[in-house]
Amino acid sequence: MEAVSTMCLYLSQAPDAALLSLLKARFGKVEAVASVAAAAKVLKTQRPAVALLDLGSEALASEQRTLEDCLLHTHVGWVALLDDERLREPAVRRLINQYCLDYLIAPRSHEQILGSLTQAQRMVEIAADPPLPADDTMVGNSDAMQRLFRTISKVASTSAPVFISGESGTGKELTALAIHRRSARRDGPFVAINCGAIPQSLMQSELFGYERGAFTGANQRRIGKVAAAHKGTLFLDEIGDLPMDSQASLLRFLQEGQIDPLGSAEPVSVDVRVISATHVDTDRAIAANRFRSDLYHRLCVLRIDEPPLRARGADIELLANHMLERFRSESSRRLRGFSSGAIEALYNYDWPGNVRELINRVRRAVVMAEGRVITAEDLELTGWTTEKPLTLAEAREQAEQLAVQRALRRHRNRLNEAAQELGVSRVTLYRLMGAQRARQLPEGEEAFVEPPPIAANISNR
Ligand SMILES: Nc1ncnc2c1ncn2[C@@H]1O[C@H](COP(=O)(O)OP(=O)(O)OP(=O)(O)O)[C@@H](O)[C@H]1O
Repeated sequence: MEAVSTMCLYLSQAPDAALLSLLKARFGKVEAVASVAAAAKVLKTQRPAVALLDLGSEALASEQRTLEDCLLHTHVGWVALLDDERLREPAVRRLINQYCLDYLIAPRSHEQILGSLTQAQRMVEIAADPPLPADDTMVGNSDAMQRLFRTISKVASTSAPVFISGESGTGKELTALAIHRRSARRDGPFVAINCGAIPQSLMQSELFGYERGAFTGANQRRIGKVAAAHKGTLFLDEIGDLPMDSQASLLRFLQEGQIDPLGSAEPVSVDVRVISATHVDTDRAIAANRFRSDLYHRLCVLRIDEPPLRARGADIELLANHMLERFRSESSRRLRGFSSGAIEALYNYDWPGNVRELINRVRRAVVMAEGRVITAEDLELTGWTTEKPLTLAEAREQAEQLAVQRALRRHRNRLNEAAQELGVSRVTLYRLMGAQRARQLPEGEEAFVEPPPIAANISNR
């Protein structure tokens, strides 16, 4: 069974360093390449889940043939980033139409790019064979999470709009789903839409739908997400990215319970509970006139603050173990768990990508681990632990020192007997003892018992 990868390929001749580190936080592993040929090389040996294709430069255009070969890897969720001018080129339009799951017109915010790639990853995951193990359990014993669970139960009993604020990957969508599942609407649909991943020009029809013939190309009537959530819950993720015209329409819907699909003569009544979420600072967005304050007050009747992973104490370890159980079957080894260094790193690291990042790191480590335990190195968190991986020479030396220590203890520091047991000369044993004194002992071992000076030993016999 082939594991579903979470790796991201980033093809750009002018890579954006800040975006690159965000991609790393989100996907765990990123291969950044500057040419189509280099991308083709990566695709020969690796299987990225998603790929960001920066088509901004002329140079890439000359490699169109190879580019198409790359795009033929249809298990990859391709997202193109390009400017208006390049989008006008028929060849580029064809490639995007044929192979990409989404395209973004530059310049775009990092959040929008990540949103689009996340959406592409989801599309790849549902197309993957076999499907991802379904898991929507919310794990958490910390005070912060226990408080969150109590809040979820309380807000589930009402139909008032809920606003969830929290960093990316903290579990806002999972919280929205938990509210829906515990509410009176649980038998109705739960419809989620990521406002940051949909081109602004399509948002209005995506949300509110249109009638047949409403505009050129509208060959069929289309039901929008709001109407699709009738009698259920509508989850509006990244609400801060909602364009102004959609903000006005959404406000009207919240006030009147009616929507106006494009081309429809009559407004349509819809019964939907709205849960919205954002990781941006809404106060700032309102102050900058990017978000309507009247809409915010309508959406934020009940507010939930999703705690970041770094504030959840021992839940970090609990979640890591939960994810290890979830992905254990993707490893060819019988993994026992995490090394003490890995646990230390899990606590020391500050998790900018929160639970999503933890999932990606654990999943990758499960696949990549070469021993029976997952180390900080497997989690790519080597810098976050005091434990450093051993070279073979160091491992040999440690084993040697341990044997010396034990023999000396058994023979109460009598060098002749210890040396005889170890099968070395007294001189060699003394050299080994000297080396040991100069070194730190391996973790968990008792301190070395200082032997008496050699002269005293001799005189004692
Ligand atoms: N407490 C938790 N227990 C188990 N899994 C969790 C928990 N919180 C989040 N997850 C998992 O972490 C991943 C990210 O969660 P989710 O998509 O809900 O985050 P989000 O805050 O909505 O992210 P974004 O802001 O990027 O949309 C999902 O796979 C989700 O199942």
